[in-house]
Amino acid sequence: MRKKIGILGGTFDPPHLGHLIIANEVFHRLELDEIQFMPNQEPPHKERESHTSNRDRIRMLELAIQGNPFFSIEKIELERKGRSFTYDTMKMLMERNPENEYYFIIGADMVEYLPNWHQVDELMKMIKFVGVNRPNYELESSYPIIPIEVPFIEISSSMIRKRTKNGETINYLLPYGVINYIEENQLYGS
Ligand SMILES: Nc1ncnc2c1ncn2[C@@H]1O[C@H](COP(=O)(O)OP(=O)(O)OP(=O)(O)O)[C@@H](O)[C@H]1O
Ligand SMILES: O=C(O)c1ccc[n+]([C@@H]2O[C@H](COP(=O)([O-])O)[C@@H](O)[C@H]2O)c1
Repeated sequence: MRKKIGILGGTFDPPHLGHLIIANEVFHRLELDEIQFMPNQEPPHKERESHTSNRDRIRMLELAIQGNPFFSIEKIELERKGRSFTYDTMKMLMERNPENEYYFIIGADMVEYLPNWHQVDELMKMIKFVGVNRPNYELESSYPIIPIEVPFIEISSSMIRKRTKNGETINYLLPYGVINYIEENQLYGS
């Protein structure tokens, strides 16, 4: 059966409420069958500031999505070394699951960056892109993205890493299970 799958690719270092809110909004607005959170091995466009292990990022994602039967984790990018180009990943995923229709969800910062994506024109022919608004970025593109308005959420993983390092509160910015995990495992200098 043909399924409509939303993919939220990211570094998730750590996952936060911004990720969960945009995934949930797009899931309902586009009437998708499921959302797969897809952690990258190495982001194509930025140097990782933090060297949180894949195991920790996966565990935090598991805790973040716990209880939502429509959310799961796709680990395909962790199987390959090097930079995780979405074009390579989606080619592999579509070969494995040719019956699925994929909607790749990105925040407005990534929408602005789209012209620099590897093989972006080919990628546009393979899958649909869904862009969601994010404070300080424009949700406009010459590429045919599906724009979805979500509540503006001024939370980022870098903000959470910085606050944790400085001993500031991160309460209510991410699920409690993830906050506890960060504290118990002393991530981000906590
Ligand atoms: N608050 C937010 N609002 C809208 N989109 C978001 C938000 N946070 C993350 N995203 C989107 O989720 C995807 C994965 O983001 P990522 O895991 O890199 O988190 P991040 O908060 O942007 O991280 P960092 O601060 O380390 O750059 C990207 O497409 C990003 O644009
Ligand atoms: O393939 C590319 O060229 C490319 C360039 C920038 C970002 N991406 C993907 O977009 C998703 C969000 O990126 P990030 O770094 O904000 O987590 C993630 O899955 C990245 O691998 C992909």
